[in-house]
Amino acid sequence: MARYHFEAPSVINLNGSFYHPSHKLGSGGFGTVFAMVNSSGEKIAVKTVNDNGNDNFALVNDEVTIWSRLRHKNIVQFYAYHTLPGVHFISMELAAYGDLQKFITEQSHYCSPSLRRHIASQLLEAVSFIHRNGLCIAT
Ligand SMILES: Nc1ncnc2c1ncn2[C@@H]1O[C@H](COP(=O)(O)OP(=O)(O)OP(=O)(O)O)[C@@H](O)[C@H]1O
Repeated sequence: MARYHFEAPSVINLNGSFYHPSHKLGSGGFGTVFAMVNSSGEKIAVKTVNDNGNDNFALVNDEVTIWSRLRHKNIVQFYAYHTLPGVHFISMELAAYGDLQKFITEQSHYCSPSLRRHIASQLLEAVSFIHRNGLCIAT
């Protein structure tokens, strides 16, 4: 079977849902995250994880298993996990303001003390939720 290469934006079909990549949001340890628009016009984020033959598949499975059980307003919502030959896709809620660390450091002029308190309180609520639900793994 041909391996699926997801390098340049192109329309992808994940279980009958068509996604139109809009732009690259960033890259992490496993692959690249794209902003996409689904067939209903909803903007979402899709993380692509290249199956490099190492442990990516197992690590992604662990991440998805835990994340799919997390439903909280301060945690980016997991939507679905798809696999095509050579690549895994994780679709999720689009965080409109992007990466929090970048937001805090690059937009520091907007980050008033009250906004910082608000962000810290949201983070603590999310961490507390994860602990209450026993979904924290010590490594
Ligand atoms: N749901 C999202 N909404 C908006 N931007 C996102 C979203 N997810 C990721 N990004 C952007 O893409 C970048 C890479 O995300 P990614 O999750 O791949 O890397 P990471 O956070 O370093 O995690 P890891 O390497 O552990 O997978 C982030 O830093 C952020 O800028």
